Amino acid sequence: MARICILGAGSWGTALAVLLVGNGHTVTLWSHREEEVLAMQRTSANESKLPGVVLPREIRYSSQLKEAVKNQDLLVFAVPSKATRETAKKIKDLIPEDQKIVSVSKGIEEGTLYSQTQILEDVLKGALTAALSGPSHAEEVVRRIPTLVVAASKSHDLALLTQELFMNANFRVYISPDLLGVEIGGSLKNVIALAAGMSDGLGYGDNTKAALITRGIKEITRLAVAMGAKEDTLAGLSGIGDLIVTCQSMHSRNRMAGYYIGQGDSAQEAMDKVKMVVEGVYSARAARALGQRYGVDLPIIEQVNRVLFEQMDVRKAVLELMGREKKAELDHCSW
Ligand SMILES: NC(=O)C1=CN([C@@H]2O[C@H](COP(=O)(O)OP(=O)(O)OC[C@H]3O[C@@H](n4cnc5c(N)ncnc54)[C@H](OP(=O)(O)O)[C@@H]3O)[C@@H](O)[C@H]2O)C=CC1
Ligand SMILES: O=C(CO)COP(=O)(O)O
Repeated sequence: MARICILGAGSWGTALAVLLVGNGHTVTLWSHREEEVLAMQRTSANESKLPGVVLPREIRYSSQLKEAVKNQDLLVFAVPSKATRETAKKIKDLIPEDQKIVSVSKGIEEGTLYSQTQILEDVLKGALTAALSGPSHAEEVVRRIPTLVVAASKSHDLALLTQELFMNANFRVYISPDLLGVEIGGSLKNVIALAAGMSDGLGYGDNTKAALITRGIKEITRLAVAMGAKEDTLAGLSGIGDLIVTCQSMHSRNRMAGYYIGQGDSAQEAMDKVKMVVEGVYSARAARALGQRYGVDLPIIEQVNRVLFEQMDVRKAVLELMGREKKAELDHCSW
């Protein structure tokens, strides 16, 4: 059994603490807020993040990074993606150089356009990193609803270790060497989910949603492959799998934010209503910039950016998408 510290006591970090303790590991859940730690200790619950869930007594809680990350076999990074770099900097001098780290956050950093494990490797030179991703809403994982995800790492050993530590009868973990593909799939699906939510907010139907999922995965795949990822990865759990769940689920924070925007709210108003982190808003600009860097056409992602940051009316965004030049469905085809 392993000693594991989870950094970030949001809905996902907390659900994974429940899962990992259930797997028999010694788990410390770190929150950056002392009062949250005290509340979880006192009530055995994280009411604002996972309402109604009783947290097992075996979970240890800490708001002290130094004690939380000390002597851990594995660190799990579950902070919002925009907090990954600052959190990594804070633990830099507290952990061994070859610390094993699994990132479960989904997002691309604006500015550097780095994925989560690229940020970790940038700050924590020598750290061994993996990403765990796939269709896995915390609210369902914590209720032991059968869930399948993928653990990706450049290190076969770390992929295997991640699989070993996280997998149980209700949580099936595949492994993959395509770390980039898994992280791009997990991050960019959030941007498409915002579009799916906008479609719901506008009162559009299943046809529109199916079209967004289908053409959305095409965009994500085009970009990921141009960056060096494997096409198959985007047809997998951290590609189409995660895109389907996020675009359809009542639990999805990104779909819900999109819904509010479709109903007329600004991006900020929508995020305030959702209360939890809406990663797609942060990854949208990065996705657009990656498209420009790699010369890849990303029409849905482009319109999401215009709605989020350039005050474009959502209906106009849809009209423009529908009125694009006539095309063949396949990128490369001949008769
Ligand atoms: N929820 C889910 O089902 C899944 C989420 N993910 C990914 O996991 C990551 C975390 O998401 P999720 O748990 O849902 O987010 P939540 O919004 O539920 O929680 C985020 C947590 O991070 C804390 N936090 C905010 N800023 C910082 C900071 N600067 N340093 C440390 N902690 C901070 C928040 O604290 P405070 O309360 O003070 O704001 C809160 O406890 C995201 O990248 C998400 O995409 C991946 C798969 C499933
Ligand atoms: O990544 C997730 C599920 O796999 C969570 O998606 P949301 O952030 O949209 O809730």
